Amino acid sequence: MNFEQLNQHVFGDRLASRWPSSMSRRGDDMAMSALRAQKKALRKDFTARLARVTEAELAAQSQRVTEKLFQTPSYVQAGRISCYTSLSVGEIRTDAIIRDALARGKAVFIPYCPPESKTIMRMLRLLDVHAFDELQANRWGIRELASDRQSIGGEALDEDAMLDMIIMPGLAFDQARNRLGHGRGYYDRYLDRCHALASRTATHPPLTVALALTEQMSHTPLPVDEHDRKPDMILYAGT
Ligand SMILES: Nc1nc2c(c(=O)[nH]1)N(C=O)[C@@H](CNc1ccc(C(=O)N[C@@H](CCC(=O)O)C(=O)O)cc1)CN2
Ligand SMILES: Nc1ncnc2c1ncn2[C@@H]1O[C@H](COP(=O)(O)OP(=O)(O)OP(=O)(O)O)[C@@H](O)[C@H]1O
Repeated sequence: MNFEQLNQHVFGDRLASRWPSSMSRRGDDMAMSALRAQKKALRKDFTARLARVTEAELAAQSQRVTEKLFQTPSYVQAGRISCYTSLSVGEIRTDAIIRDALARGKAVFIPYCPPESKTIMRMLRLLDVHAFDELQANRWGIRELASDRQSIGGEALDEDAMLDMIIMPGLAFDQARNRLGHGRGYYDRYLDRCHALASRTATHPPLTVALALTEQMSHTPLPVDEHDRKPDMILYAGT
């Protein structure tokens, strides 16, 4: 509920309409900064919690979640998938997934965040397993295609081609499938592009599958803003 709706709720239509709009805008701004502060505190908590997950635990959960994905019919059927390249801590490992998808002949795309932008993420095609083995860690330690390879395999949404599935990371998730990321809105913006393309070309947007460690599942509801898109499915070791 925003400030205007709250006024409406508490004071009814006539009184609410007397509040100057600058006042309700200020209320919205205050709600936004409270939400941002809340997200920031949660990111700190989850980052600390995830740093304590042992290597053995991470490997075991990654294997369990990977098996679950392999048993998911929409994964088996997907011809074009995007998958994140996992960090060494705090995320379900995706190496086995990427290798499997390439071996099955799927078109595989991985995220590329150009350093000149703080908001744009592209999905670049990983042509084969050799390209995967040669990936270099970027400024955040995330494996990406080097810039000289960028044009080789093309981009996922080039020529209006849609993705069938997006396998996405996150920092925390809740029971209502809300997702808290690292705070750049990369995936929310990318999904906006997919949805715009889907409506323009009368196709379906990709199925979004988030992979989570049990330590990433929040017992309390996460804060959400109007841009946040829920993944269609969350796979974690507990389910
Ligand atoms: N493995 C993996 N790949 C991914 C993501 C992810 O979450 N995991 N992303 C999901 O979106 C994108 C990268 N997202 C990022 C979001 C925020 C910052 C960031 O705020 N960096 C800080 C410094 C590092 C830090 O705070 O830890 C900065 O640049 O100021 C970096 C990457 C694309 N690839
Ligand atoms: N689709 C969008 N269009 C415009 N701004 C957006 C969009 N999605 C997110 N933002 C803005 O980007 C900032 C970061 O968003 P948010 O905190 O939701 O990131 P996140 O989903 O946690 O991170 P990430 O997707 O990078 O893992 C916020 O200021 C948010 O308002």
